[in-house]
Amino acid sequence: MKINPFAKIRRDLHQIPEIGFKEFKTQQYLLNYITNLAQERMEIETWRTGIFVKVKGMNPRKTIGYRADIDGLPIKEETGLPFASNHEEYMHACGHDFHMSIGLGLLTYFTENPIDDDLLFIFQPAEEGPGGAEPMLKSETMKKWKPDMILALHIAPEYPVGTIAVKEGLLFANTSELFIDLRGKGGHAAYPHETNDMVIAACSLVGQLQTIVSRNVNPLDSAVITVGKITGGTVQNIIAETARLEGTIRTLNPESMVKVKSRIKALVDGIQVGYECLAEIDYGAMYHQVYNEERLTREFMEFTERSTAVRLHQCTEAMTGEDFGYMLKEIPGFMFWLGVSSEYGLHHAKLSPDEKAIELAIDHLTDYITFKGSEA
Ligand SMILES: CC(=O)N[C@@H](CCC[C@H](N)C(=O)O)C(=O)O
Repeated sequence: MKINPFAKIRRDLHQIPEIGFKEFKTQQYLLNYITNLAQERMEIETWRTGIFVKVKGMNPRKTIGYRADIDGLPIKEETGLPFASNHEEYMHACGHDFHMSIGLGLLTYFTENPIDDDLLFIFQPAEEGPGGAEPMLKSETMKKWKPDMILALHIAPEYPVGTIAVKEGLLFANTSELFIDLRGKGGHAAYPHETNDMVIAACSLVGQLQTIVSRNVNPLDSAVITVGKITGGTVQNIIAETARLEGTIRTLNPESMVKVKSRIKALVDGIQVGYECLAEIDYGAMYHQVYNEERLTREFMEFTERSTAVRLHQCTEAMTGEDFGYMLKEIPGFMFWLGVSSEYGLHHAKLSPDEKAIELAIDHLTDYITFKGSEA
């Protein structure tokens, strides 16, 4: 069976996942591809491991932006696919290989079929952390080429191929990473009374953190606190002197983020007193909510409804985060979910999106951008 050229590109990229700001091979792969396209209407600038590509229109009145994130995750792939990751501990488990190949599909089409307006393709590093969108937005290139509207997509394993799910207004949550370091007094496993055990303190803290959502956040609001990783101690018969919790906070409402953080501080203060230890909180990267501009989103939804190739689904908000929210804070536009029918979800080692979605997305977005880029 002949494989679609952009599915082939997706498979190449799938094999070389790299984490935030280390996307060196990915950037090189993208640059090799982009510099082999017709260059007459194109200008390329790199920013750290990211890339900006401007395609000049024939009669430009505005610039339309498309953003694709390019980083992978520290997950050991378990798909068993013949084109599985070659980078042992990393995987494109959030679909950024799809986002990039769709971006290259659009770029290829518009270099061959220029429209009136200018286009800006943004291949952005570090979406999973620590965040590339906000600093890229402040870059000199962005100041010079800032688009008038911008769009991005995210794969959605839970929706069937052929679905475009979107809503006006709030789409994704406000997020903040969470790192808590605990330091007590280690010692011999047989003499617990002479120590302050940080494994016990960490376990207690994880349980207490879960009471914030159930007891401090208004039940009609939504929030999530997930502790995704705990480390502590050295071996089985030494009481742990240190422990570290790594997690993430999500809230639909920016005010709830402030409240959640003040409760975390209070509970951590309590742990310090109760377990006679020192604790340090670091909030790492924070992402602004993804808020879809109403007029453009509604227009895109109406456009999608007219398509016979894809189905529009009006979705609800999700507790996922996306640093594309920073771009939407400054530039009108929207993000949407692209159905990819995978039994396993985002951030799962067996995520296996259906590649038919790549061609559907390229076709739908070339039509949409052509329509937007030719309006008076
Ligand atoms: C779409 C998606 O899965 N995005 C990530 C963004 C992570 C932000 C940051 N590292 C954090 O964990 O808060 C997500 O986990 O939602």
